[in-house]
This record gives sequence, structure tokens and C-alpha cells, in this order.
Amino acid sequence: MLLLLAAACVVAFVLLLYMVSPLISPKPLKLPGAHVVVTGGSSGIGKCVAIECYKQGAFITLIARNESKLLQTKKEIEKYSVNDKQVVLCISVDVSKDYGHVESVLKQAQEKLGPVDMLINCAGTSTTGKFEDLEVSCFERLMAVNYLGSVYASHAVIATMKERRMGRIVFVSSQAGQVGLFGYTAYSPTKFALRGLAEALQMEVKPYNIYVTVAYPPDTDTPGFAEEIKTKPLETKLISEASSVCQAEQVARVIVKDAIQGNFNSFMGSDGYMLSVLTSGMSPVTAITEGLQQVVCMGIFRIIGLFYLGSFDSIVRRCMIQREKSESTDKTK
Ligand SMILES: NC(=O)C1=CN([C@@H]2O[C@H](COP(=O)(O)OP(=O)(O)OC[C@H]3O[C@@H](n4cnc5c(N)ncnc54)[C@H](OP(=O)(O)O)[C@@H]3O)[C@@H](O)[C@H]2O)C=CC1
Ligand SMILES: CCCCCCCCCCCCCCCC(=O)[C@@H](N)CO
Repeated sequence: MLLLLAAACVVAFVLLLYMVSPLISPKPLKLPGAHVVVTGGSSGIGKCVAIECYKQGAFITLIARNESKLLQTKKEIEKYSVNDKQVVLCISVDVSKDYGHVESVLKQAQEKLGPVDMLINCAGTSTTGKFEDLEVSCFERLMAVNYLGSVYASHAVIATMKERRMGRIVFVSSQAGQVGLFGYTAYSPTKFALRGLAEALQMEVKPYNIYVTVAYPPDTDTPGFAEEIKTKPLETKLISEASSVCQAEQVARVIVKDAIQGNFNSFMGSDGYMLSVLTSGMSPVTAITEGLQQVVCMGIFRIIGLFYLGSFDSIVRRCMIQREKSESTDKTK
């Protein structure tokens, strides 16, 4: 009897889940004919995101500073056209400098290609090093580009999206925006900031059928990453080995898929999954099953996470001892 009751409860619960899930899950965005703006679209992840959207029939606006890189990328993207109406527009602007300028170029882009359906904030840069070795200007610069750059572009398109009651905004954060690690004192806070912005903004714009996505890519093989690795402290390199290096095409595919579906969280790989569950906090869910998984897995992932943290601490300690040894032998020479 009791067993029957329990079974009935389970069935009722599952039915309830199915009933409420359409309330939570957004309708997918249709990319064919849509206008997609990609900041940082001339290189790395942004370029691959632009190609992925173009392949699916979107019109693209690329935003970055270097004009020749933009034009070269435009040519590269155009090879993937799926119809002869598609356009790739290039805009050279620094997203971190003057809001008025960013606003006016986005207005021009909308006059040419129509209102923005999806904005992907991918322009960003990274500098690693020990806290005391990084100049304070570096903290200011990274916050300006990675955080304020995303604020400016999003601010410039949100009013039209609200009027049209549709749209997608993507913030490209990082796994370093979910956990603070050795060497990332200047970079991590800029990526954590995007998460706070995204949560608050999502709550404001959800009734207008606008969905916000935060992507947390791991180390990804891009020109930016190649630059970063030149000055990376040994500790940061060793710690980062906990998560493998991804290809930009692969990362872009996941970001575009999640953005189309309106998922708040976008991650890749098993460590990406664990980090996202662990750091889900008060972030919104876009499927009931997502919430359930978080409830069930949080505790066990915390235990796994503590082991990771322990191993990171021992990497840092070993490197410190090694450094001190080599410094003292240097002195005796
Ligand atoms: N690669 C990685 O390992 C990871 C990267 N990320 C994030 O993904 C994003 C892209 O990274 P990635 O592809 O490696 O970077 P790249 O350095 O390869 O590309 C960066 C792009 O952003 C543009 N950009 C940089 N600064 C500005 C600015 N001030 N105004 C306008 N455009 C700008 C660059 O063009 P230009 O210089 O001409 O302006 C370029 O198009 C970044 O936000 C990064 O933090 C997240 C996790 C991992
Ligand atoms: C249970 C929990 C598992 C935890 C696993 C933790 C693994 C952390 C590795 C993080 C690597 C940092 C990526 C930064 C990438 C980035 O943004 C820069 N490359 C930008 O250029």
C-alpha cells in the first residue's frame, strides 16, 4: 500500500515537472535571417561564434579594434554563406573607451542589418602574474575591456530588444570566472563581474522574452591564449592542467547552441559541468532537470572540489619552495 502511494507520488511529481517545464524553458531563437553582433569577432572564440551563426543563416556584425584583422575575418566567414543575401558587417571600435561611440556604431549597424537579435560579448583579454607583479593599471584595463565593454554593448541594444520583446545576450566569462586561481587576480574579478551583471539583467528582461547566457569556457586554443601563455606563472600553468585545452570551434558550437536555447549557463566538459553545478548559487534554471541535478550533485561535487583545491595548494607550495631554493643557489654562486 505504502509502496503504491510512493509510486503515485513519484508519477505525480514527474507529471508536475512536465507541466511546468514549458513555463521555464524559452522558445529557441531562429538564426536564419537573424542579426547577430559579435564583439571580439575578429579572432579566436568570437570569430568561431560568428562563423557558427553565419553557417546557420544569420547576418553578422563583427566588432573589434584592428581593421585589417576585421576585414580578413570577414572574408574568411563569407566562405561559409548559405544564401546570397547574407551580409558580414565590420565595425572598428574599442568597446571599452567611449560609451557614446559604441552606442552610435551599434545604431548604425541596426540601420543597416535590422535590430539586433543576438549580442555576443566576446571582446576580452587576459594578463596573468602574481598580484604584486601586476601593475594596478592592468586591473583597470581588464575591468574596462572585459566587464565595461560588455556593459556598453549590451546597454546599447537592450532597449530595442525590450521593445521587440525578443533577444539574446551572451556574456563570455571563463572557468576563471567561477573559481579564483593563482595568477588570475586581475582577470578573474572581471569574469565574476559578468555573472553578477547577467543574473541581475536576466531578472529584469525575462518578462520581455529576452534571455541571457553566461559562458564559462576552459583554456581554449586561440591567438589570445597563445599570448597569455607567454607570461603565465608556472603555478597557473600547472593548475590549469586540471582542465584540458579546448578548440575554439568546439567552444563556439556550445555557446551558440546554449544561446539559441536561452540557457543561462553554458559550459563544456565534465569539469565545466561540475564547476557550473558547484557555483550555481542563486542563478536561474532553464530546465527543471537542471535544478534537480544541482540539488542532487552539489554535495558530492564539493567533496571532489576540495580535493582539487588541496592539490592546487600543494602545487603553489612546491613552486614556492623550488623558487626559494633556486634563489638561494643563485646567491651562493
Ligand atoms: N582563450 C581562452 O583560453 C579563453 C578565453 N575566454 C574569453 O573569451 C574571449 C575571447 O578570447 P580569445 O578568443 O582567446 O581572444 P583573442 O585575443 O583571440 O580575441 C579577442 C578579440 O577581442 C577583440 N578585442 C580585444 N580588446 C578589444 C577592445 N577593447 N575593443 C574591441 N574589441 C576588442 C580582439 O580584436 P582587436 O584586438 O583587434 O580589438 C579580438 O577580436 C575573451 O573574453 C576571453 O577572456 C574565456 C575562457 C578561456
Ligand atoms: C569539482 C570541481 C572541478 C574543478 C576543476 C577546476 C579546474 C580549473 C581550471 C581552470 C583553468 C582556468 C581557465 C581560464 C581560461 C581563461 O579564461 C584564459 N585562458 C583566458 O585567456
